[in-house]
Amino acid sequence: MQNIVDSIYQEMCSRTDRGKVANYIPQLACVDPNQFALTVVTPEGQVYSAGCADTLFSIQSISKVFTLTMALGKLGDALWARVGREPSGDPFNSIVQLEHESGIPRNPFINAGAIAIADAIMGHNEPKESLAEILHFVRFVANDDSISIDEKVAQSEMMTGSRNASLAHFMASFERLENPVEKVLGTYFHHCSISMTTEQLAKAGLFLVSNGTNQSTGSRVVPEHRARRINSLMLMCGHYDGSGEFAYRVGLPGKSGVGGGILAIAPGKASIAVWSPGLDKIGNSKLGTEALEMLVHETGWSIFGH
Ligand SMILES: NC(=O)CC[C@H](N)C(=O)O
Repeated sequence: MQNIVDSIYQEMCSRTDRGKVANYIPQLACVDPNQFALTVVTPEGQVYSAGCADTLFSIQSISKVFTLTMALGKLGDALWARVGREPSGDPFNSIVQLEHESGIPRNPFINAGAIAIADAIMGHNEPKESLAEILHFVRFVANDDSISIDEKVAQSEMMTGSRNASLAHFMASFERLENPVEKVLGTYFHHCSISMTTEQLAKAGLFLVSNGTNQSTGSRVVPEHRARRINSLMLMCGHYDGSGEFAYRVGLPGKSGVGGGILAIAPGKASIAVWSPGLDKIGNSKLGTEALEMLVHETGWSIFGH
């Protein structure tokens, strides 16, 4: 496995078209696009890494996997009255569907859906309490208490977050949010601003590899049926309007973020985190996708076979 990971890293180093870093969040625009990291972790916790696998990056929308998991734990199936579970076929920050669907977002991974999930997690708590809870959960699944939020990124998002504010206000106009818009956005921006390394992120995905249990620590995170469903949502919706393309090329449940990270789950085989800040036109990591494409080609890990 280490040879495969190393050869993917070598290949990615030689690629010149690396996509473009997200610039609508100023703090992300300063990230050096020439960085690349790949980590594969087996269910037992064996780690294979190449590149800058201990460099922290902004996990952005990948955090939505963790908030969805928490919201399902809190609300169970009642969550589905607040958010759908169909692919959107629209950009991650699109507002058009929201009007047709009366303020109920298509799925938990587009921005509107994740904002609704943040509201659901909050109950009637303050953002600070909710964020402490989210961070606690992420640290638990990653088995790493050093994980934290990059306050600079959060402030940067807050200052340029007009689109997300529009989405939240639009949902509020349909009375879909229980908490004040500003508080929900505060929670949302901050959980998107969690920083992790590919090693931490890959470990955090382990519970989705082994039917809800992190085998390396022995802790059950979610029941088996829930892990299966989170994986299906990742496959169908995890890359926004690029989800079909990702399923075609990689064939694994995956979740991308505009920080350039992707978490991919090969059920029963491995949790994989890849990071390269340059994005394709849709906003998914360009080299990250190419690296995963290479990995499934080498390993046959696509859920659809070789
Ligand atoms: N696709 C993403 O990673 C988007 C998340 C980002 N925080 C935003 O709201 O725009």
